[in-house]
Amino acid sequence: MTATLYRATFLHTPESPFTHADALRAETDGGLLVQDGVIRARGAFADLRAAHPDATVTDLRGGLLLPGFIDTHVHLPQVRVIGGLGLPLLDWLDQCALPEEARMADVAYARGVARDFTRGLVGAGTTTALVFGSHFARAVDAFFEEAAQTGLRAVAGLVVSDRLLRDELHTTPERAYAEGKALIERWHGVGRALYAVTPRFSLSASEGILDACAALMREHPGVRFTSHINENTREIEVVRELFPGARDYLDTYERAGLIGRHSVLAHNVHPSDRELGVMAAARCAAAHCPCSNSALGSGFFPLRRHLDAGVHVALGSDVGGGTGFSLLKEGLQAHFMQNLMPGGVPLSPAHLLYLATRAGAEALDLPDVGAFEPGQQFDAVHLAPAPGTPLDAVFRHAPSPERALAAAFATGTPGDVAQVWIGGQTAFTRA
Ligand SMILES: Nc1nc2[nH]cnc2c(=O)[nH]1
Ligand SMILES: [Zn+2]
Repeated sequence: MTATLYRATFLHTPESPFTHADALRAETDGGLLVQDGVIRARGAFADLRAAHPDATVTDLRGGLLLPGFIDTHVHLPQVRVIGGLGLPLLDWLDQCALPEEARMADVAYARGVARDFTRGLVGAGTTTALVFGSHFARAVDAFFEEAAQTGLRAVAGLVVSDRLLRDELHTTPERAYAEGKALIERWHGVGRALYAVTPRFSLSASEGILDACAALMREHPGVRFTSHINENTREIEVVRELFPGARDYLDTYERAGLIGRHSVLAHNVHPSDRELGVMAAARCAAAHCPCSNSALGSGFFPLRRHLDAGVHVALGSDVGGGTGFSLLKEGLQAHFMQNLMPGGVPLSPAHLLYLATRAGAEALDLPDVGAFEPGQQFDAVHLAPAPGTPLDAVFRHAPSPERALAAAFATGTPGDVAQVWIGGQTAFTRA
């Protein structure tokens, strides 16, 4: 196949700005040479053009080209209940999320939800997502089918619980194990899909079901693990009562053998130092979901303590506790919250881009995505605001790509996403 040479102003963060100075790489009239979905060369457009005169040029000047966004925490069954603002977590679950999640028992309904959800993700520029699936195995199948159709890199699994939700959403350890195993065999490593073992949270999980999850992890090396932790103070109290022998919330997962390099825990707004130390040593990542933390009043994410402890952090939208699929908005909200909280971490545009892209790849242990390095997959989002919009005005007059990037986080929306590529193939084009 002939190579394509993308001509654009592009930015990426192959290394972490939290640990590397000058981590933001920008090229104003840049070129990315892509063949068979893989980035083969990167540099100034003029140099790449001279070296590859036969490549087909795709001209993306006038906007910004970024690595596709990586959402490390988002709920499939909640796309249609975005907007339940103002309730604390446990009330929001009862009143907003769980009634809708029960509707996923109807596979035709689940298919429609999977379509809305996948379109929402890709239309916002997300190319990889760690997805909380459904409590119903057939809905999880419907999601993986839909993700394969659109090209989305999906890491997802059956959500399992056996107490304190509502009867329709409860399973048993035996059934959780059997359905999980069948889904792993059907989907893990098939195309772009990976499986994630997903107990909802310790509040709704017995030790027996956590052990069933651990058995799946042991027997299928490479599957990922995800759950919630330390989101809300009332939730934490209930977990403490339910697990009197556990040292803290993390210990409920740790004792079962669920914490390691392939574990991503959402929220962690109220961690202890012990929990942060164990997460760092195990290389277990935190998915920070700032819009959700704001909407549900969960609290301020202690980013400084995570960084000081050495815990890896990426971003999640947490739709539908969160307010939408845009990781631009999550980056902005993370920036606001760090700005407002005592001891917050000042976040530059480079930090925001890293958190929305390569940090997610790192959390998910996916070396082939998240930046524009030669050898990586061409997963990209082209931000090209409509003429006459404020973002367009900023882009036209920005003195540097970094300033344009800052404006993209400050005021960009999914409406500014013109095109999205996953593995070199177009996954979304704005109408
Ligand atoms: N934000 C959020 N937290 C949870 N904890 C358990 N389930 C959920 C959920 O659906 N959303
Ligand atoms: Zn969540």
